[in-house]
Amino acid sequence: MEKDDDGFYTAPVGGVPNPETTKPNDAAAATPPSNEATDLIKSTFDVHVTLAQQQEDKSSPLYSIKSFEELGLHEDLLKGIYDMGFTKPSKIQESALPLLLRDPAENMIGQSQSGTGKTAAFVLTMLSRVDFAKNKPQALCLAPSRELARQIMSVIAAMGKFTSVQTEYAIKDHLPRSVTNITAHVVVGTPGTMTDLIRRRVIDVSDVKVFVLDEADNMLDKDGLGDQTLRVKNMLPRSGQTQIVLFSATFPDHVRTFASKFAPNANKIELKRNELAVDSIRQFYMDCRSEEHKYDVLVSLYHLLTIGQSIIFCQQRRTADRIAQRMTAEGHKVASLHGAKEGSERDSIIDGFREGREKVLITTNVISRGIDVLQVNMVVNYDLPLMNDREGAGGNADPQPDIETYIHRIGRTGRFGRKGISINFVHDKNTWSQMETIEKATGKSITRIETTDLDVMEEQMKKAMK
Ligand SMILES: Nc1ncnc2c1ncn2[C@@H]1O[C@H](COP(=O)(O)OP(=O)(O)OP(=O)(O)O)[C@@H](O)[C@H]1O
Repeated sequence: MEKDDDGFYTAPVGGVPNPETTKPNDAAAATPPSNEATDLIKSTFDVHVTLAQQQEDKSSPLYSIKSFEELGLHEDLLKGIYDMGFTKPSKIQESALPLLLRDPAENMIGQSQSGTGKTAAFVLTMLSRVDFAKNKPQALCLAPSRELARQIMSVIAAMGKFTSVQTEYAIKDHLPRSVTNITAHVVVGTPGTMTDLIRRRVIDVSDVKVFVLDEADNMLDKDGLGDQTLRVKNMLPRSGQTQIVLFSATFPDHVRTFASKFAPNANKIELKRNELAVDSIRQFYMDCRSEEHKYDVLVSLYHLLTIGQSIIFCQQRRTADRIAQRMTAEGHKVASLHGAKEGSERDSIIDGFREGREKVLITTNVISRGIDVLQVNMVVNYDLPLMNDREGAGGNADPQPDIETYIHRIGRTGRFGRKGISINFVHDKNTWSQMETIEKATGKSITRIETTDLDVMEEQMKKAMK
């Protein structure tokens, strides 16, 4: 696989389409693909929609669409959607798109479970609002990691394949300092680099019509990227011309209030707390005797981890590196990815995983959110996620579990209605009680898997994976 000069990457086997094979093609038709197998979503949850303004016709039911045609999108965008294999909108797309595409534009705070198609909803919004004849940035999108920014870009490339959209990254070490003016219509990046480019006037924001935050609760959290994101927003035109679009699978209470200020008068689509985790992800735990035993259990799982693809989450970067080194030395093939690695190395590791060259990825919270690799059928929480410890700073004697991060981590499997399993390693009183807290908070039971008898363990796992 190669990364081209535009910074796009190819993803032949992942959930993300391959921009290299998505060249403009006038022969494509704006009709739905016949393959209904792509329509895997069976939504069992309800979304709760709160409109910022009353509908003009008070008696009309909340407007929601059942097909992409009903949105009145430009034919080139419809072609892009169908070319991606989407036959009909998912539940969040059904409810959010008619609101997102209204004129004049209205803000949106949208919540829907992991893997249910939020990206397409905001990408379509950005592409619908851009005037392709104007060579200036008109849509900005921020994500918490370079991996997610690159993934979003590949969705823009695929969905905008039949348009003349120009895109650019605002991610670290991507643009040479000599670039003084970005003329691309859509800029996707992480908040630090976006701030820098706007400050240096490399990005002229005077025509920005849409500002999207993916993983918005994390982007707005003051313990996360909140300050940096606010800095970007404060540099946007004051005229109120910019539509603000916030999406995430989670919006904890402490962020909700700020989100409502950040996106005033927004239409809101919300989930209840016990609806946050997807039903198609079955959750398990494994009893480990000690920290060291966790490693042995992981190694005994190896061949099950490689039946499909799996992601192992650790609390600290050094744990991820140490496990990867040990397993590699013992002849297993694994990759490790975390924020201390160079950007280009991170890109090639995640690309290798998307391509299926690497089956097991050992990582930290850096890719706990948003990453969409459909083949991932197992997630292991080698360490449970803890509050105030988003990428392994450590140091809290009685740490509480980070429920939101847990939900995002397990959501790397079970994408768009597919089956997936998650396994938590517990090894002492603290981790036990953390897991109980998670179980209560998510309202989903977590089932024990045997670890003393390896044959029984394997049998249980295989059954769970069916
Ligand atoms: N209407 C659709 N029909 C078929 N597949 C779809 C549709 N919408 C989205 N998908 C696919 O579903 C998968 C998950 O979508 P996406 O990554 O947007 O989820 P998400 O809601 O943003 O998840 P997360 O909360 O984890 O970021 C992707 O592989 C995407 O291509």
